[in-house]
Amino acid sequence: MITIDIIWSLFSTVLHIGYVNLLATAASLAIAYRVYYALYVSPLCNVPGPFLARITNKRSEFLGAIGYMGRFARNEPREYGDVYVYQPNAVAISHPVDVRTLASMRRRQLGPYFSMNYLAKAEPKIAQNGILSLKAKWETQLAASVDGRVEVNYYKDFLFATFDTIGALAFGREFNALKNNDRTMIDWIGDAVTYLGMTANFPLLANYPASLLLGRWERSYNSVIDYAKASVNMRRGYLSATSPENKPESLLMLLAGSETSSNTLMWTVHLLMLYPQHYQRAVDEVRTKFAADYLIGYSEGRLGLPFIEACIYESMRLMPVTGGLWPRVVPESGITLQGHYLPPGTEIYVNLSGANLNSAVWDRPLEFDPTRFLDNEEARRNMFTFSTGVRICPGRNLAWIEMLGILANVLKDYDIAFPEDYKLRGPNVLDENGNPKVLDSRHFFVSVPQNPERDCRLVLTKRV
Ligand code: HEM
Repeated sequence: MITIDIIWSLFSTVLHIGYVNLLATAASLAIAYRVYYALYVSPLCNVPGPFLARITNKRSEFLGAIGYMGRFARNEPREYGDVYVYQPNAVAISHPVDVRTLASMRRRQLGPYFSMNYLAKAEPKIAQNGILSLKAKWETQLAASVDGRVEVNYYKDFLFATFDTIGALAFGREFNALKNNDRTMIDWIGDAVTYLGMTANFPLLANYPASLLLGRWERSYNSVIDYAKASVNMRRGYLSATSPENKPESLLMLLAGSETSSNTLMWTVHLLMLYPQHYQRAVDEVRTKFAADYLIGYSEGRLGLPFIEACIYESMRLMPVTGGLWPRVVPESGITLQGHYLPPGTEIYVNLSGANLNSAVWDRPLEFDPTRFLDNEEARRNMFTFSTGVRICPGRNLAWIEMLGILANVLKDYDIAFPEDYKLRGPNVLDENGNPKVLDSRHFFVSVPQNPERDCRLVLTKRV
């Protein structure tokens, strides 16, 4: 009886003050509690950071969804320091020492299959699908050109080449993306990643009938998986020990193995165009050491071309394709970083971009200066684009073989320049720090220029 009375009195109160008012009051109380908790109770309340990030993780999700994660990753450490609140129960970190401390907390999984010994066997295949295929395409275009000049899109061609390479290595299949300018598979993968992202964030979307909303993305996802399975059945490739039957693994391999290396190459070439003195030095280095049309192999490049190697390091530091935020969780013991105690279970986001630009480590961090990597082991250790420790990218050796092979041979055999009508960027178009302004980028899985079709054009002529 008493229970019925209580329920009835609650019901009358609701009727009296009205549902809308009640909901508004409840929402205000919830928000007030969140704000109070974030500012005075949360174990992160003394860690600096943006106010909104303390209250809701929607802020970071929104930045991720609109491709602004990389931009914020670059700027926020300067505003909030090396440890700052990224979500209500998460911090982002960017001090090199902390990045390393955290990296030692996970075991490497795929490392052995990407060792240099293992990859040495695959080098001819890498060259065939990478630099040789690229040259074959450009030579055909040059042969058809009346003035010996062609305009190429280096973003697209590098992407096609690295994509073909990973197709041949991991799937034993010829994608022929470069030869045929064929984006089909690349688009499937883009869609599949969207599909995985959407269903991970909104699990209901994976079930019928909500799944109908994801029609195209789901179809692409299934196409990639079917293709991967068929490839595995046909033949196990050099890297097949990564068990591509596992669906996310095959996608991860394609994605992690192509756009990362190709966009790093793209940013390196872009930076060389913005800094002509470094471009000239790289060209002189390779042309004095190797004859035209000689195919420079990886070990020859690594031994003989320290400046070109340094250009890639420096571009990875300044424009890291993986410059977003990488999640970790504080273990049982808790951890103290930069004087902030972070209790067990706190999420930590490693800000690789912030670490690469950290002024405690780098002089003039926003300037492209490859010389800082010459004979400098410490500088290499402080470049975090491949991550570090046990979490370091297992595919980095493959990436190096591809990137050095393509860049060195291209600089040796072709003269490259921005087209004459290209006024968007150049050595004299400066940013607010007085450095040549790089193309604006957006960051989803890796950082990509905002309009690569339009802005990544180069005029190419055969070296004289
Ligand atoms: C310039 C090129 C590349 C960059 C900058 C890069 C960077 C990274 C980074 C930062 C991670 C995350 C590490 C972490 O969790 O801390 C990663 C993971 C990974 N990378 Fe790369 N990567 C590149 C090329 C490649 C290539 C060519 C492959 C070969 C297929 C590859 C395969 C992978 C795989 C499989 C993982 C996930 C490893 C795991 O599950 O822990 N990456 N990479």
